[in-house]
Amino acid sequence: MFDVTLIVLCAGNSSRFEHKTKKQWLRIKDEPLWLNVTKRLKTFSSFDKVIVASSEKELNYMKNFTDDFIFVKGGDTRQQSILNCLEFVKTKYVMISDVARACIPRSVIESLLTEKQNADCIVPILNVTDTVIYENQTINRDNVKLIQTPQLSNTQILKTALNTKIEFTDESSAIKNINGTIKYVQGSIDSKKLTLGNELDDLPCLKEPSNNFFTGTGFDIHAFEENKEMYLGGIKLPYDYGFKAHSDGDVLIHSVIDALLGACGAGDIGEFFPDTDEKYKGIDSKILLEEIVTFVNNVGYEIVNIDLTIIAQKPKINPFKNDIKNSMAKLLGLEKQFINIKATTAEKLGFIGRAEGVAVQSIATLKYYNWKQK
Ligand SMILES: Nc1ccn([C@@H]2O[C@H](COP(=O)(O)OP(=O)(O)OP(=O)(O)O)[C@@H](O)[C@H]2O)c(=O)n1
Ligand SMILES: C[C@](O)(CO)[C@H](O)COP(=O)(O)O
Repeated sequence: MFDVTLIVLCAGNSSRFEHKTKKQWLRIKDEPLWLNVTKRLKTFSSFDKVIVASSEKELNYMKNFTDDFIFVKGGDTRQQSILNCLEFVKTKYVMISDVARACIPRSVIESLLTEKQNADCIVPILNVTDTVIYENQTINRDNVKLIQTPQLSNTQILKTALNTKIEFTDESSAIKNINGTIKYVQGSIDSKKLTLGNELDDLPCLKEPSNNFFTGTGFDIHAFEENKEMYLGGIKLPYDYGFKAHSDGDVLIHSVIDALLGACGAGDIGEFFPDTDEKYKGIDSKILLEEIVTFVNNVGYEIVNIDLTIIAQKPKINPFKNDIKNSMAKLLGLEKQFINIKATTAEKLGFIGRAEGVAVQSIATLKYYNWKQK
């Protein structure tokens, strides 16, 4: 039985990172950073369990990548994410790391584990080699230390320490606050935290993303409904009938959403926007597509192109093709040339041929956001 649980905190917003892709989702070859970092840390020791804190919107998607870890919904703050994960920790000790410290060396983990019985919290630190001023005064830099992660804590003491309204930026500060004991070990420059977008070159252990392309198909079909506004591709068409649906019925946008989710392996539209949820009743499908485009970018992809086939006996699509293309280009953040729209009738066959509704088939191509070339 192992007495340490590993927690990797991956539930942050990357708000200071300033890239479309969140730092935890940058691709290292074909692996998201969070998976790469967690797998790497796991090889450095034997842990009872490995817990990954994920933001709510990405939790199900993360689960698609592996069955080896426990995924826990993070909180609004780093501290709350830790508290959520601690609920699942049964061991005497817990090692907690930021996903943003991607290149932590084995030696740091070994030092932490060697010292685990010698204090309530074992913390890697770095000395400062630059001159330091505090409130305009030069201070003795030997008294200044930079605190890194992972930190190894006694689980019960950490739980007690975090059971407070005070917001701490790391575990050692919380444990110190209840007069717990702290032991410092040598940290590493390789454990630098990725915080700002221009710090990517400071993490030499990370390989660039693969050049793979990903395709996904989407298909949606909606029956007509009288006396309803008709929306197709985010524009309103001038008819007195629209589409029967829980949302505004924009069958084209729904098909594209499924193609995008398919290409990044994230399920389908119903998993993101259940049609049993009142929140989505009558909703403008443009809002749904915007949310999906943000998700696709956040989790590491760029959209390359979209190709669509609208199957409709009525209405006539050709007069609106250009408007639909412009609308979709804007929503997808693509140049118009990367969107193709084809329209066909059903040769009067079946329910589309009887002009009872419309189907849209689409295909999307994605590639990884290449953070090395930005
Ligand atoms: N609610 C939060 C906030 C942060 N973290 C994690 O805590 C670590 C340190 O946070 P930071 O580097 O600041 O990441 P972000 O919070 O994502 O960045 P920012 O503050 O720029 O939004 C990261 O691994 C981050 O994913 C977390 O799990 N839950
Ligand atoms: C925990 C930490 O990495 C120690 O240096 C740091 O405090 C995290 O700060 P952030 O503002 O959440 O990045």
